[in-house]
Amino acid sequence: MTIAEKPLAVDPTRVWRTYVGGRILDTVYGKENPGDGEFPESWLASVVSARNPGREHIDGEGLSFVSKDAGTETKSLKSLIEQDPAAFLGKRHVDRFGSDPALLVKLIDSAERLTIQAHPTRKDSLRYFNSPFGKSEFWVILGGREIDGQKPYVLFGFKPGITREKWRRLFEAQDIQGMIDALHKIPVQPGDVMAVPGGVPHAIGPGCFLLEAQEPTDFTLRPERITPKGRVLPEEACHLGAGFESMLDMFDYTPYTPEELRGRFIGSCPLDESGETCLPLTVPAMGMPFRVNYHAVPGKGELNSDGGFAVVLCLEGEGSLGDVPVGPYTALFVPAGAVNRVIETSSGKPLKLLECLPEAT
Ligand SMILES: O=P(O)(O)OC[C@H]1O[C@@H](O)[C@@H](O)[C@@H](O)[C@@H]1O
Repeated sequence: MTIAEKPLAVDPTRVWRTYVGGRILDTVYGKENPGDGEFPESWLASVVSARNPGREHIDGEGLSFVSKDAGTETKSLKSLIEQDPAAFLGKRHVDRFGSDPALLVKLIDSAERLTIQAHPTRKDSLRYFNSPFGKSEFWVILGGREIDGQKPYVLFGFKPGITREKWRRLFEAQDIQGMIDALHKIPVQPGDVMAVPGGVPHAIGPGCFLLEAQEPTDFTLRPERITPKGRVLPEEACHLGAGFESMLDMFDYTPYTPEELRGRFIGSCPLDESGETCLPLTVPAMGMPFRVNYHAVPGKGELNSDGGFAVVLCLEGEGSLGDVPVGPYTALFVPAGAVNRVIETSSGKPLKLLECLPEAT
């Protein structure tokens, strides 16, 4: 059996960001002395290099490696896929996207509010960054913690009355409180899901722990030039070389009421229920170029991944996927060619998994 014919456990890839966090990640990964620091994200089965201004000298930050016990010497997932894209990603996918999985999955664990930001749509990515992918995102809130008396929340979408001109004035004055007040503040709890299309302003608040599925880029536009903990961002980290006017153009100024936001962009995942479930997670506004399915398997099940590959995260339970043992926070890359896709519980409790898939081809 070749390596492209079986699910592969992938090591967590911790990535440096401008915000602080990571204590929950340290804990779920069994690290000694868990604590918050500069590596608040874990990228799962990533073939995307992080774009961290000032850290360009670090080669391949963000790339994931296949766990040793997968029995291979070539360990970067990117190099493995490039050896035989059709076997790993599926022929239909390769016909459309080449050797790019067109998907990036992350765990995010914030201990401070992230800077207010937006990501480019595909159209803007092509125009400004010569990339076929934007960075629309989909969040599944998994947990969180209270920080300085604040429960987890996110800032999301412009309130009615915010125009490009007003946003530009707030940006030029670096009126951070004004920028915060221009967005809706939405409390979040485990099981909430949110779609974040390109252009829509947002900031993950402190104390959020979530899975994010997104397009495979690291393009973030940041009008806040100093992070909440006082880190000064280089200009390049704000507009990514496109210039400040273009950065402002890439924001989506559609105003929303809180009800409209909830109705369109927010949904839920039944994390707490234990009956048999296999559920595509979605919100009314969906149309996102990737898919996330939730599985709660009480005994035995099968992952069909629509005939293609999947990035899978185990949330709860013990058992196996194919021949690979899985437990909480095991991440796997399941190649399109994987033969044994049986999910089996060994603990008597349901095995809960999130299955992330690229755009259907
Ligand atoms: O602004 P930094 O610290 O790079 O944070 C950027 C992070 O923001 C979040 O909202 C998501 O878009 C993550 O995918 C991204 O990594």
